[in-house]
Amino acid sequence: MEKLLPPSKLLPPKGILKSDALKKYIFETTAYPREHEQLKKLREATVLKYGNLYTVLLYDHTLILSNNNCKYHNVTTLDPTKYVYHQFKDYTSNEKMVCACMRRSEMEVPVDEGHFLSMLLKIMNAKKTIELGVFTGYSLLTTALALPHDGHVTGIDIDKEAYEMGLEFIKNAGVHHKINFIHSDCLQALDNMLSENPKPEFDFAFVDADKPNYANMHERLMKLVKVGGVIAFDNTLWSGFVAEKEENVPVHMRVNRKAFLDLNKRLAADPHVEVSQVSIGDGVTLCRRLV
Ligand SMILES: C[S@@+](CC[C@H](N)C(=O)[O-])C[C@H]1O[C@@H](n2cnc3c(N)ncnc32)[C@H](O)[C@@H]1O
Repeated sequence: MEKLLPPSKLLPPKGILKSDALKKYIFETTAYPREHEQLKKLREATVLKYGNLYTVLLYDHTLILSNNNCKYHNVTTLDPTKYVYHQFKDYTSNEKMVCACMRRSEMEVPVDEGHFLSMLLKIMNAKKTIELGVFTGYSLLTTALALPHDGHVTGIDIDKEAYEMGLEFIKNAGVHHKINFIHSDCLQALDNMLSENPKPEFDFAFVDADKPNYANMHERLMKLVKVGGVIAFDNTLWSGFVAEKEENVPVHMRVNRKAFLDLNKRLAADPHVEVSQVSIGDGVTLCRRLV
């Protein structure tokens, strides 16, 4: 296990833009003023519910303890404002034990990326889309607002509670009729779709679920998205860590960094798709299906 680290090292700034001043400029000039009222309310409600610092202890990349989920009966609370390792002295000798901090609210796509996705869907005249990884629904509501009245988005997530938290804002925005939420593991749901109706029917897919499975999702989506349609993968620049040496990457972020290094290489070499790496948010890779 790493030596004691301050929370700032355990929680690096999200996204690839490293200038706070430029971030502020972009958000205040074009992003916030044009954010739909219900998206703004959803973002604020998400921060209220999921914006606390969330501490996790991982053993060999498997979650064994978090603020909400204590598996060690002698530890009942975690104070994420302290240097968390102090509380796990017994386990610190084990290299597979890793501590991490996150704010779950930071999982939603940032406002400028939302505008980008919305414009892309409109330029494409997308009508039928699919989203893997919904959380409280920021990108889902963005998509539903961008689609025409008879458009349709299928959202898949294992976390029904988070989706239900955001439902109020989706309903207030008047676009609930465009959404079909499937409470399931993504790969399971995609496999079900492929066995029930193995026809490419989607114009667009947004992938924002568990990162090590993106390659498996890509394989399935290439059969479900139409030729000429687009698969967009979120977080492909992984806070910029894809360009860093492994020793400079927080331990808990290394598995996903490796997954993105492999995925980015694979997509760049895939003759079945045209690829564009977009440097927005945390990095978005667009793959247009060619064959
Ligand atoms: C980064 S968040 C999605 C954020 C969302 N796109 C937004 O803009 O608010 C990732 C979501 O993927 C879900 N997830 C992770 N692994 C999954 C899996 N194997 N199957 C389905 N959902 C999964 C999590 O429950 C979480 O809600």
